[in-house]
Amino acid sequence: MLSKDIGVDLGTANVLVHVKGQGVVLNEPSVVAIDQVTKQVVAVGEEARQMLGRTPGNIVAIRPLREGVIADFDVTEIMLRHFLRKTIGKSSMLRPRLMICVPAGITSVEQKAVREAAEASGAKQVDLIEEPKAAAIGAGLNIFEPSGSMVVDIGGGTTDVAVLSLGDVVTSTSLRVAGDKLDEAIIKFIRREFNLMIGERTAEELKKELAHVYPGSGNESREVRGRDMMTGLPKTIEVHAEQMEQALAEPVSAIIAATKSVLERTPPELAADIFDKGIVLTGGGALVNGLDKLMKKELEVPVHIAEDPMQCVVLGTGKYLEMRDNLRVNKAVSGGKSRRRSRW
Ligand SMILES: Nc1ncnc2c1ncn2[C@@H]1O[C@H](COP(=O)(O)OP(=O)(O)OP(=O)(O)O)[C@@H](O)[C@H]1O
Repeated sequence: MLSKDIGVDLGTANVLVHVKGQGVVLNEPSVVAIDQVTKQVVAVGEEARQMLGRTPGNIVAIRPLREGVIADFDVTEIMLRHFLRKTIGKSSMLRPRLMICVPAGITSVEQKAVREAAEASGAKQVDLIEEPKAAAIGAGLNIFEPSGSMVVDIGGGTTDVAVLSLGDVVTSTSLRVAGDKLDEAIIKFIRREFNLMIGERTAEELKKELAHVYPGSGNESREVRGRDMMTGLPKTIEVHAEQMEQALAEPVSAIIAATKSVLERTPPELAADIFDKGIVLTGGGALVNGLDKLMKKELEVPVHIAEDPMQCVVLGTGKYLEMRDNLRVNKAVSGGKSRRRSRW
């Protein structure tokens, strides 16, 4: 029977699907719009994201994964099935093998349910992979050699920091401070400083287009529209890049402190490897202007942004399926038995 390998990044902010031989075939926001009266799904993905904060009373646009955990399991399941059907249904492939990267904080019950949802969508075999492992492989790091590699994956809900060697995680931490918390920090700052309420999408735009977190680097400004909290009326203000630096200082420090704590817990030989190779940043948060430079200054270790950081996880899931097959073949040929067991 014809079968294909599919890698899925079930992310807090975005879902990406990679098909072997075809590349990334789907990249959509993790959002679902539901009619609360009929309980029908109105839209999934980009179409639903457009509705965030703009829905009439009976329709709610939900982000079912939040802060690295599944906040609404039923809706996550609907979303996963929708994206898989879209991928599997469109191609001529039958019964694919799936490797799914799930948020670090999901429980074993949720892991089982993700597997079941994927199997119900027509998968022949479903495996799960830890986020930092997938991110590191997708960033092109050779995590299987006896040498330390360090990855900091800054997604929407979580930042996963890990040191890997010989194919496994040696030291790691996962914190619920990532892209969403940066957006929240901007919302709070604008409310406090300007008495202005802005939405999540406006905050995200400011983070991507205006913010610069390396001290003294941004000199641009931008007009921002929102609702005046005193009058309740629409109002426009001007925001400067240095104010964004101030707004983001706390969550950015938390990410750097977490990275430092993992480095401090890393065995010296591996720490020396990391000092030579540098830390690799992946995930959308790696694109925050000046973050790499700031981390390098604070940690005194080279820091590189992966090529295409937002696709690292999904590319890693795809590659891992292939690598695992090769490892199995090699083990079968050498007659060796693995002593390692994956956490998943
Ligand atoms: N140019 C940019 N500058 C700053 N942040 C960005 C940029 N582009 C994307 N982001 C942020 O990256 C985050 C999404 O990253 P990504 O798609 O890697 O997360 P995810 O894999 O869905 O989340 P998680 O790993 O938590 O499950 C969002 O918060 C988004 O605002």
